[in-house]
Amino acid sequence: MYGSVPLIVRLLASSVSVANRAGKIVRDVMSKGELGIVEKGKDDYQTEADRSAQRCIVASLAAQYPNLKIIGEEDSLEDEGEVVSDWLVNEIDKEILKLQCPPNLQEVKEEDIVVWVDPLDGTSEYTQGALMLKRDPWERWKMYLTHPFISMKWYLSLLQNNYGFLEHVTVLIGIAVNETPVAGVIHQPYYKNIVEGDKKIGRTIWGLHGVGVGGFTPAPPPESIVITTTRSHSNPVVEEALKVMNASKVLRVGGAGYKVLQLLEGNASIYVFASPGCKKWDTCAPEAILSAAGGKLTDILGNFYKYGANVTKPNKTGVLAAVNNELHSYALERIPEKLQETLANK
Ligand SMILES: Nc1ncnc2c1ncn2[C@@H]1O[C@H](COP(=O)(O)O)[C@@H](O)[C@H]1OP(=O)(O)O
Ligand SMILES: [Mg+2]
Ligand SMILES: [Mg+2]
Ligand SMILES: [Mg+2]
Repeated sequence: MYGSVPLIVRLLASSVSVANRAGKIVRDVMSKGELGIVEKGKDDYQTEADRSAQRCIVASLAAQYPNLKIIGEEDSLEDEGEVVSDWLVNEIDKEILKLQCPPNLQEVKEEDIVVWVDPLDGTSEYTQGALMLKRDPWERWKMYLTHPFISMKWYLSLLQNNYGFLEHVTVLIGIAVNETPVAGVIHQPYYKNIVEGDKKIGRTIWGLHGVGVGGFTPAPPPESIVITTTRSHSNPVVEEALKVMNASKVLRVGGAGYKVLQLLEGNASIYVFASPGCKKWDTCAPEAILSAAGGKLTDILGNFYKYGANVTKPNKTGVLAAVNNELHSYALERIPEKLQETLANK
C-alpha cells in the first residue's frame, strides 16, 4: 500500500507503531503483577515483559518485512510461546511516512538491513519499579524477599525515590544499514505527558540519518560537564573512568536508551560506561538517534561499533557518547590509555 515510500522510511514508521504496542505490553505485565523473573547470568535478568515485548516486535516486523535480519536480546526463546494475534501490529505511523528519505538511503533493500531489538532496556529498573508499585508495605516486603538481587541499601534508596525508576525503562529498535545504525526508535512506556490538557503515558523518540530526530524537544548540553552512567552495573574501572572527567555532577540512571535521552534532552553532556555489559541491541537505536541529532557514540577507545549480522553481540570495550564531537573529544582525551588497554585486552 505504501510501496512508493522508500523501505527505510516504511520500516522506521512500522517500528514506531510496533514499539508503542510493545510498550503497552510492558505496562500490562506490570499491572498484572506476575513478572516471571528469570536469571540469565550475573546481574542479568529477564521478565515476562522482556519475552512478550520481544515476540510482539519480532513477529510484527518479520510478517511485514520477511527478508530482514532481526536480532533480539531474548532470541533464545524464538520458537517457544505463542504470539497472541493482538500483538501482531500492522499499523504504520503516518507522520513518519511523510518524511523525505535522504538520497543515499533511497535504494536500501531488506537484505542490506539488520534490525537490533532490545524489547525492554532497563530490566533492573523495571523489576525494582514493580516492587515499589506495591503500596501495601507487607506485600512490598514479601516481594522484596523474592528479589535476590536487590540489597537492603537499594531497597531503602528506592523507597526514597518516589517509585521514579520506571521512567528509565525503554523499548529499543535500531536499524543498521551496511553495519551502520541509520535509524532508530526509543519508546518510553512510563513517560508521563500532558498533551492538549489530557494526561498521556508513554512517548516515542525517533531518528533518521539525513533527516533528524522527533518525538521530544532537543536541548543544548548543560553549561558544566554532567556525566550520565550506570546505576546498576558499576565496578572500580567504571568509577575510574568517571573520576577523570572533571564533572560537576554524575547522573546514575538505568538503561542505554534512557542515558542517551539524557544527552538529547540537555540533562547530561557525556555518557561514560567503561565496562563490557552493553550489547549491540542496547546501543544500535540510541546511536542512530544520537548521530541523527549530530552526536557521537563509540567505544571507550573512540572506535565505532559495527552492527552487521555476524558481529559479536557484546560491546566489549564499553560506551562513550556525547551530543556533539567537541564533548566526545573532551571525554576521549581524558580516558587513561591504561584503562583503554584493560578493556581491550579483557
Ligand atoms: N552486566 C550486564 N549484564 C547484562 N546486561 C547489562 C549489563 N550491563 C549493562 N547491561 C545492559 O545494558 C543496559 C545499560 O546498562 P546500565 O543500565 O547498567 O547502564 C542495561 O539496562 C542492560 O540492558 P537490559 O536491561 O536490556 O538487559
Ligand atoms: Mg537484559
Ligand atoms: Mg538493554
Ligand atoms: Mg533488554
